[in-house]
Amino acid sequence: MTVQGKTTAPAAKVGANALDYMPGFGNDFETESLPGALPQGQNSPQKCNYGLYAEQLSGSPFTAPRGTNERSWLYRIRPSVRHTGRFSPVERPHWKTAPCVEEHSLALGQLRWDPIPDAPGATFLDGIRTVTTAGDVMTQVGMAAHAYAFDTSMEDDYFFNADGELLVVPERGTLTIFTEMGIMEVEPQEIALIPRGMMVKVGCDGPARGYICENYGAKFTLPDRGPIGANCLANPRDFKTPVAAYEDKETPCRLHVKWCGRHYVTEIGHSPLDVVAWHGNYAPFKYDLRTFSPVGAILFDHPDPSIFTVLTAPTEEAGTANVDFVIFPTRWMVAEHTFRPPWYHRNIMSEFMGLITGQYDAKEEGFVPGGMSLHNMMLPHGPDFTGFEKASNSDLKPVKLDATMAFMFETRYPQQLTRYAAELETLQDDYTDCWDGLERKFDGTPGIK
Ligand SMILES: O=C(O)Cc1cc(O)ccc1O
Ligand SMILES: [Fe+2]
Repeated sequence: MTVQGKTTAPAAKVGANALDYMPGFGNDFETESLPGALPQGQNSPQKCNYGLYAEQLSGSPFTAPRGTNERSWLYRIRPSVRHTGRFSPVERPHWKTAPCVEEHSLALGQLRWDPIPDAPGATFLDGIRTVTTAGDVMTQVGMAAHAYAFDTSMEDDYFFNADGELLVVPERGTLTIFTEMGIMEVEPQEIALIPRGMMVKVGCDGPARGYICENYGAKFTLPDRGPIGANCLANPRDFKTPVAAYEDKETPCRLHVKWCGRHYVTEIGHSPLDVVAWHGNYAPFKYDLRTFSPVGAILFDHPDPSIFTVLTAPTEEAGTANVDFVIFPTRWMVAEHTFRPPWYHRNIMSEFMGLITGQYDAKEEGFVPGGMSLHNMMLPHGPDFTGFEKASNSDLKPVKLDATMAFMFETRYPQQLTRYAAELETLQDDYTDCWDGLERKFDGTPGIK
């Protein structure tokens, strides 16, 4: 597929700009923002058109099996070696990386937060606040759950994260994510995936807030669907990869890097977002969560939340994810003679949850958009007292859970709390009170109590 970048009225320094997308998950795409910029029939011509440099970006080992082999060929104004100078360490105290055990005892408890405070003047990069970390970045295992708040677009600052891909989940504000491989506009109820190592800058249209899953492990992919068959859940065509777009800018810029948990910066004299054409299957994408077609219980009982998995980052152990990204979207509840909300539960996996809009059925009060909860490995949780009473006594006609979108980052690894999260003023000290009232009803005599 060849889609040429549309040239729109450029900002002063932007050589070509495009806002268009190619559909499909994991496809082999090709795109050029100037005609003839993409070599045909070979990857590495002796000389590339327009004087561009050819460069391969490998997202898997060269030798990965065909089904998981990912790489792209980028045709750029300068090779990336010219986009890096000497890296100087910088402090970025709020973006933490596993292993990071700062607040062990609090992690053994059900936790919930209201949204993090706004961060006036902050860019995306400054506005990332790590809440939990899991696993170990050095062995490419685990993840981190971050919240972000910022209101200032990155202009001359760029960055890449060598430690993992970033799954960005906006809750407030539309993001413009300008990657090496094109531009994505991402609004609340959409998500974006920035591949590991990809250079980006992030803009906003005002105060922006949301969540990020930083995945150190195998890349997010679509889950198998088993007996569900070929359709529904997240359909491949609803994933959108941007067409090529580049910035032709010869002024002082900074490239920030996170590498093995440490933060660095280097000064360069131009924009690193200078890819005029590319082809391959290692690429960013966005996805509209409202295009997820939920499949659920249509007669009785409450299924496991895995039916709502949008993306899974697998491990070598079948069905045991490094991290699953699961959503709880608008849907009909129709189950008969059933306690419809999530059941009470203890889980070997660790559950970090956020709310993008509306209300979550297990917690109608107290879990607000922009808020977060953590139910760590083997910690009991479930509907609050009010939710239990309501669901136990309601008339079970079909009910639409409307205008709602919650999500979960669920990992096989225990999630360690950062000091920031433990000391955050929005931590709800009284969260566990929500289960007060769930008293003993059993008196040894049969009958509905
Ligand atoms: O609210 C939660 O804890 C997430 C969740 C949802 C659900 O429908 C079933 C189990 C579960 O852990
Ligand atoms: Fe749960």
